[in-house]
Amino acid sequence: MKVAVLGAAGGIGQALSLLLKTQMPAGSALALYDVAPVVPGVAVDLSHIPTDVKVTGHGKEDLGDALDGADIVLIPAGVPRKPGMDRSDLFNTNAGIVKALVEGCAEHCPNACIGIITNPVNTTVAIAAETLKEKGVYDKNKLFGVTTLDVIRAETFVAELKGLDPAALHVPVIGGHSGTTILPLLSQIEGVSLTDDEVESLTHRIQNAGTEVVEAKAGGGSATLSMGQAAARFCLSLIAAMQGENVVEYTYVQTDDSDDAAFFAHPVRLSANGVDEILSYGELSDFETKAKQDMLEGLRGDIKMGVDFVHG
Ligand SMILES: NC(=O)C1=CN([C@@H]2O[C@H](COP(=O)(O)OP(=O)(O)OC[C@H]3O[C@@H](n4cnc5c(N)ncnc54)[C@H](O)[C@@H]3O)[C@@H](O)[C@H]2O)C=CC1
Ligand SMILES: O=C([O-])CC(=O)C(=O)O
Repeated sequence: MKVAVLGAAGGIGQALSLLLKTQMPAGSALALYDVAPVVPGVAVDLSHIPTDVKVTGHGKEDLGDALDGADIVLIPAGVPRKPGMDRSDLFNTNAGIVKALVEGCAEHCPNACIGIITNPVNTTVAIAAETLKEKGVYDKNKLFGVTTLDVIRAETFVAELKGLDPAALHVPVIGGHSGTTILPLLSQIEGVSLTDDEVESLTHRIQNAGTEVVEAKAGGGSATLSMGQAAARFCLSLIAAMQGENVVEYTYVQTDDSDDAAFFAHPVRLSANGVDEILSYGELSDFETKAKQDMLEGLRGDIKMGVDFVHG
């Protein structure tokens, strides 16, 4: 099993790579790529941790070696937000970065599963899809927007409010990954009942949790450690599925449901080939139904921006 992390010297990339070095199955390979000159050093640093995971570092001119033979590529390369910015303000810088890196994937590991972390995820996933289509290697079952951070936040915040163990909770989050497009399904948490006020304030907190971190970091970036944990969970689930386990994760994938948007986070059963089955997200409460209707147009617009970027 080979995993490549593109943007591996950054805040997310380093946290994620550490977790993968310590948790990937024995015999795996972890390739770290970044344009920052520190990346070989990050790889040497991690290589001193005594696990049977081989770490290699790859600088700016070495994307091909990082990607050759990769089964999974995770992309957190690009700039993060500062206070006062929306995720969409990152588009101008990050769109081109994602396109170029995905072109590299098309060339060097066309069969790999690709997890996009770079914001704005609602749009960068569409950019990745159109780029892969242009190269003739698009497989909708192998492209994911990583929205796991929304799920782990939702589980944390509900557990905090109700005095429960977050590890024992399961909170579905569907839709996209910005503002109101993030839609937690609080009506579906088994064994937990919430008042209307609690639903409203928890939904608001989950939707704005990224901004909570951006403001607390006061110009020093956005979530990196919790995102490292979230991306590691997603990647390890994908690896487990590739090894035959039955695993379901919420992730932003292409759907064929014209009532929603072309990409929409769903519960997805994973397999050796990426998406095995997109599962239904079940019945929504009236509050969730209205929240979904209110955000769909915005999400569709975010996706169109990605399509237009590649074809425009
Ligand atoms: N999907 C999600 O839930 C989340 C997404 N993010 C997004 O992840 C991205 C990265 O965030 P951080 O790690 O905090 O940023 P960072 O600035 O700490 O790291 C980004 C890294 O990307 C590298 N990079 C830039 N251009 C590159 C290229 N062309 N090829 C390879 N590497 C390149 C930089 O050298 C840097 O090391 C941001 O766009 C951020 O908004 C952040 C948190 C959660
Ligand atoms: O808010 C941001 O810019 C980073 C992010 O996506 C998150 O923390 O959910």
